[in-house]
Amino acid sequence: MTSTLPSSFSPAGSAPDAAPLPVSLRLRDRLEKAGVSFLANDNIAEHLLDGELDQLEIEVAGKVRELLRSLVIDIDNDHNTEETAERVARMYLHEVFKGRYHHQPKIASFPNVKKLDEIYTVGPISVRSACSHHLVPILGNCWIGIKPGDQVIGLSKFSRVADWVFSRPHIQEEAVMILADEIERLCKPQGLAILVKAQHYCMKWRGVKEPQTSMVNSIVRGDFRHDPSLKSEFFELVKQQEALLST
Ligand SMILES: Nc1nc2c(ncn2[C@@H]2O[C@H](COP(=O)(O)OP(=O)(O)OP(=O)(O)O)[C@@H](O)[C@H]2O)c(=O)[nH]1
Repeated sequence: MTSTLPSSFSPAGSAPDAAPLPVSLRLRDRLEKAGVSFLANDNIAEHLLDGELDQLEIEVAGKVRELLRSLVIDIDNDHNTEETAERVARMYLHEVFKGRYHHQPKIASFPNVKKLDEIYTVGPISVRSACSHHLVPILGNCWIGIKPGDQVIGLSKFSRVADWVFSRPHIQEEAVMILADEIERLCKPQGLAILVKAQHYCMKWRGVKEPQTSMVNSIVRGDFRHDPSLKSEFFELVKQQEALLST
């Protein structure tokens, strides 16, 4: 039997056939409705539903493919760039920007049973990020000083949390603040100091092309902020740790 219905007809109450919205649009809509910030250096992992990260990877790969085509690269015939779009999507979502899309690694804290209140420093911790302006690497080292409070976390966990925080597009000033917030949340120290020295490839590789320039910044909170001798002790300990590197 031949249907007499117009091809665009859809039964009452059902939505006309429409392509599903791209996952990035669904996500953005959800974040906006919840009033959640999704700046380049924000983490949005808890707002991703099951399977959405995989869908996002497919969507991003499609856009990178279009970017390569717009750059007039013959991805259909160039064996070197054939799967570049997929690699770049994987790299952004699961490696270099994983700190936006993945949850913080599990970090256990323990009670400070002996009530230790002497400061200690950890470093250098390698940090790898990308600047928000050009999305090119920021590579450097970080030192963390702690005057413990009621909780302590394992030494290796400072590297894990730093890696997670820095693996987002950033400016260095904000990266250090976000790292400080996370460490304070994890172990509520009486004092916290962080120093970061990094080279920015947007200044090294392009732009002013300064091969040696680095940016150094620090943040001091709690007792490190109120007690100048504690602050000097932190910078002195960092100097000693740096000297160890050249021996
Ligand atoms: N404060 C700060 N600046 C940064 C950081 N990373 C990159 N930048 C700078 O951000 C600036 C962006 O400058 P724009 O003038 O918007 O971009 P541009 O025209 O490409 O600038 P040039 O790099 O001078 O060529 C550059 O000067 C970068 O060196 C960072 O972590 N902190």
